[in-house]
Amino acid sequence: MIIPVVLTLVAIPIVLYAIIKYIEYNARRSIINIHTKKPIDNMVGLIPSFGMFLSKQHTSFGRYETTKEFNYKPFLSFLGTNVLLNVSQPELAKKVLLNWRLYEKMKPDVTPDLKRVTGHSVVFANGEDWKAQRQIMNPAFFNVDRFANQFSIVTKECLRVMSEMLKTEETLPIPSLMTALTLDILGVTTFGHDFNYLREACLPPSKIPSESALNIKAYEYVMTNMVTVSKILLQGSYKSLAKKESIEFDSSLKRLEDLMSSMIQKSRLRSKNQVVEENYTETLLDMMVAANDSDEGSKMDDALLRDNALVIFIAGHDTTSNTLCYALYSLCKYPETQTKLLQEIKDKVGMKSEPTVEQIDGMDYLNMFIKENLRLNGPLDNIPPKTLNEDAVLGDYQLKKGVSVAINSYAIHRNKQIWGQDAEEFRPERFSEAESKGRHSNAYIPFSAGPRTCMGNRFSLLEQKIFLVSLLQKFELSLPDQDYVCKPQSGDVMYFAARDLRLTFKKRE
Ligand code: HEM
Repeated sequence: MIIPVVLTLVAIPIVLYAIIKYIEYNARRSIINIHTKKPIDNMVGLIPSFGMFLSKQHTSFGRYETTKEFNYKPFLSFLGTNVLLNVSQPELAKKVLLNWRLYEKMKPDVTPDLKRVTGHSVVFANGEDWKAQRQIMNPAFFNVDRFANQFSIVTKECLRVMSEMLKTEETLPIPSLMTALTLDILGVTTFGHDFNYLREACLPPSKIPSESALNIKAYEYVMTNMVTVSKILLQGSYKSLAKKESIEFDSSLKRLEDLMSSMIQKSRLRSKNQVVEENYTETLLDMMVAANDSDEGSKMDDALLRDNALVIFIAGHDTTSNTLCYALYSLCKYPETQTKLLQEIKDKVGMKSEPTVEQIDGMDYLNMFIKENLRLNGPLDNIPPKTLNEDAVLGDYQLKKGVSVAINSYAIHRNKQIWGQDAEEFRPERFSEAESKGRHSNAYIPFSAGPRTCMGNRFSLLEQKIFLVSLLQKFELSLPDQDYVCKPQSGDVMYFAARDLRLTFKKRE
């Protein structure tokens, strides 16, 4: 009896080891060096790749360290059993990002819930389907200057709420304020709806949560639970094994979907009845629905329209809110940047009047500051992987169909060969015209690049700029403890500012 048990115990690890080695060998054979004709050497094995994933090292930090170990050369790693070629050279990034037909967005198959949340939306669609969706959505994002007034109105409300909070608190919680600001901006500009998050931020917590509070709770539940280790391991069986969690997930997602559907209905009603208030600005959703419901072009059904509204809700606020958290932190950590920006505001806008789009466009230092912040602290530190739909050559490698390419923007943005010896330092002047000369166009890609580049790029930049100028007109910012370091928390897909970030605000005379 004892001998078979011992033999089994010895055999299991040997078989597992052999399977792993076989998978790794096959993976290496799908990436062949065109000069030596040999499989790629640089590899993070199956188990270490999974280890990186479990320790959340798969995002920025781990991959950056590994990238340096491999001297910025492409290396193979695994995402589940998917073979990933990690690249951090701007010229390779350019080839991948320009060729959207060959390099398709990797399918959101990591967990069934990720697939449900993103649905068939533009974010994960491919080929003609993606093109048709993007054609319907693009025009809504063309002229974002029309939102400048709304950005200013919500910004003013944020400054009012901050002043209110400062009556009882010495420092203010930045992440929650920036979330409320960006959500309220998204509410009015995208959905024509006031979520009231800013107003709620300065009220004492209520025993009966408001609709907005319930919606944000549902959003947070969905975002933190759509990709978990247990869901990755258990896949479809998770639902029957974790019934309580699954019910909560389903009801949270349903709440968000219902919210999106009601926004779409309201938008349709506005357009049908033509009942719009004076000075009403057509929202992103109004334009998407109108383009979709018009007689021309291919159409999204209501479920797809709702998926895309949800995707904009998700992509449109956490990204900018985290970017702003780091912008405010950087203004305090490197006070000389605050002094320079303030001087530019005095010179170009004045301390009392609301900034106009023309004035904002002429603010070079503000532009450089925002770029430097996105270079070092952009919320998406890896461009979502793209999968080859046929064999192709990329740089020195012949890749087999099915290999995915992950572009590590975090590593590109810190490469000393591109940015100089001070690459890790915060120095906005590196984006001056003189210093930018000769730099590769894909050396700076916080919003990705090529046809699939972020749709909300200009929206987010204008929103950030109006907020920063208006804030500095009113307050002087500092860190309560100058030694404090805002350590990023790496999420599954995003790079979050530390939740404990608090800053001191002094009203200007
Ligand atoms: C600082 C703010 C933001 C950053 C850094 C950012 C970055 C990105 C990145 C890296 C991608 C992936 C592109 C690719 O797959 O190659 C993306 C896609 C996207 N973003 Fe953003 N984003 C931001 C804000 C926004 C905002 C405000 C919106 C909407 C209001 C938005 C909507 C989208 C959409 C719809 C896509 C999918 C585009 C497609 O696949 O065709 N983003 N974004």
